[in-house]
Amino acid sequence: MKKYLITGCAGFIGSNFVHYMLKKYPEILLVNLDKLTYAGNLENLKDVEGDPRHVFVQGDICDKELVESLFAKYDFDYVINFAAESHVDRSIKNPEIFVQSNVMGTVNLLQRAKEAWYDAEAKTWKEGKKYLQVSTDEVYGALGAEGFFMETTPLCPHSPYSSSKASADMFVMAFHDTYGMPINITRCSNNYGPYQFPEKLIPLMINNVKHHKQLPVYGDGMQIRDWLYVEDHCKAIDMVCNGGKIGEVYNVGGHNERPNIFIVKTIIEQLHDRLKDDGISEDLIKHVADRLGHDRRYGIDPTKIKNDLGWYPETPFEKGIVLTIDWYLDHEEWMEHITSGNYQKYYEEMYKNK
Ligand SMILES: Cc1cn([C@H]2C[C@H](O)[C@@H](COP(=O)(O)OP(=O)(O)O[C@H]3O[C@H](C)C(=O)[C@H](O)[C@H]3O)O2)c(=O)[nH]c1=O
Repeated sequence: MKKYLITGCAGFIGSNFVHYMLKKYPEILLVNLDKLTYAGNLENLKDVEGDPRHVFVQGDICDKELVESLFAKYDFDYVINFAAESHVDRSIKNPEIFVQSNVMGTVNLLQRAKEAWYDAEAKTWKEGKKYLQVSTDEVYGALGAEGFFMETTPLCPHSPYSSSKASADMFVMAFHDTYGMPINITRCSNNYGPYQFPEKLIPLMINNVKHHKQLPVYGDGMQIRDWLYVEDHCKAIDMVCNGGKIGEVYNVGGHNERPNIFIVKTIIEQLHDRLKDDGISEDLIKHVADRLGHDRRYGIDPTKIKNDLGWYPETPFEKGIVLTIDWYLDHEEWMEHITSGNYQKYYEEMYKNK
């Protein structure tokens, strides 16, 4: 039975990964280390409560003793690091926490994995081990109208968030180059789907539309993101973990580029029709001040992961967005719970001068 240390899996992508893996593998152990920050939510894991294949540990990836004790207890085969501060707007306001969690946290995991997996006398790594870093296409910077990010594209991050992720990627690669650590890095495009915290574009807009609240579109709304359904991303991570060539980076994209304003209008149209509510219209859109240093376009060429591992994004956007809207309509309580308390304060703070 394979044993995984997975971090940050009370969050959006991580919790989807837990569901995906438990469905796919009858025999597996997932030890889920999560600090339960604002974006982590045990309700995301309610469905798997009581499943002996999933062990939840509340804690920080920066905590040396805690991570050491988990390696001693479980003798992991794999580490998959999902844990990260992930919201670009928050990083613009408060960069330090991004360095702490994303850079220092990654280095702590790498160090603890190395201590557990590396025999310094024999200068060999234990068989079958791997560290997988879940990263982002934002480390490559921004594209103009043409071209795609390839795995060979030089890193050129712009935001404090993407700088912290690029830095973490470089540490992962440094552990491979310096010590021969078995690693992979995956770099994904914008994920969407169930359990996403409503600070991100799609769940934020769904929630605002439902409540007839203004829809804050940054700048002209013509920035382009490449949307990837989260379950497709989870499948890619599993494939890279179990079949990716050691030391390689794999880009994981939806091959599905859309301008932000298209996404917002799609959500308005869908919810208008579904809820038969004439209060839902494009009048809700409000163009607000642009994000500082806003990257204009991201786009990924997923050829390498397709050729090497046979992965491709199976869910077309037209299907994924319907599944996603259905999920949020069916999980009103989840949304109400998550948007109560501190969320209101965050929202007012973040959007007050826009
Ligand atoms: C919240 C919000 C966003 N936007 C725009 C800003 C972006 O151009 C686009 C998506 O924004 P969001 O913050 O949802 O995601 P990105 O900044 O593209 O980054 C996301 O995708 C990458 C891959 C990660 O690695 C990040 O962790 C993840 O947060 O919508 C608006 O126009 N209005 C809004 O209220």
